[in-house]
Amino acid sequence: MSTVPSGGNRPRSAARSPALTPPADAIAPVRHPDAPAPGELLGSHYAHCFGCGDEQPHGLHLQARAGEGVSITAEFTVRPSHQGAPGLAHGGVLATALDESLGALSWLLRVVAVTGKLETDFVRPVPVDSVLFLAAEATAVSGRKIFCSATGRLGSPEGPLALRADALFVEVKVDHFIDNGRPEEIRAAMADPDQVRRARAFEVNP
Ligand SMILES: CCCCCCCCCCCCCC(=O)SCCNC(=O)CCNC(=O)[C@H](O)C(C)(C)COP(=O)(O)OP(=O)(O)OC[C@H]1O[C@@H](n2cnc3c(N)ncnc32)[C@H](O)[C@@H]1OP(=O)(O)O
Repeated sequence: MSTVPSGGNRPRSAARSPALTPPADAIAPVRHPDAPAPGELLGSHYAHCFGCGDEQPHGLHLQARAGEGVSITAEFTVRPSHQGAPGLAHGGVLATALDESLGALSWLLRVVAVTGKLETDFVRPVPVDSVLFLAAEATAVSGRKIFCSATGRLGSPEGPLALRADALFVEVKVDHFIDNGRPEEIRAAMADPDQVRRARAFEVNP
């Protein structure tokens, strides 16, 4: 007999941290005029990123597409190497897929931002070989703070809800990475003109 796991119908914000509720003076997120068109693949922000990097052999290889407004979609196929329990995806891997999807909203806002807080509900178990349809959107902006939410559905964009997350991203300057990253990777990234152009273009957000 199949059962609906408890929590599946809980109202979205009921148990969230207060820090994930935008302040009263927060504004609606604005899609940057140069943002990729809806349907366009966004590409990777860094080739060695665990979430989206093409050159990361251990990564999730998530490919996000621009949606309408400040939203993206992405598909993630759960592989045997993503298991936690036998035949089921590890929760940390699923949280990473959500985090990466939310991070991809930066392409539409044209800011560089990092995850400050990520709260995830694991609503249903996710079997190996499932295709998770991820959708993320920015919901509010307050100064450097970007409030955003994501869902993961099984098998199709309208499939059963398996995951949902609310997050707070914080806008940073490129110096955040230069000051904190391991020098050898920073040197390599800074020697790559495409990487530097991408990062700087995001930093200057008229
Ligand atoms: C070469 C370059 C390559 C570039 C590639 C692009 C890569 C993109 C990668 C994307 C990969 C995918 C994504 C990833 O995986 S990103 C990787 C995971 N995330 C991180 O590593 C971030 C680590 N944390 C930090 O660096 C700092 O704490 C940050 C930068 C986040 C804030 O420290 P900062 O000193 O700058 O700012 P602030 O402390 O004045 O805070 C500012 C405001 O934010 C509020 N706040 C902050 N945190 C929290 C919290 N936890 N809960 C609630 N609120 C929080 C805070 O109250 C304040 O609010 P207000 O008082 O103003 O109201």
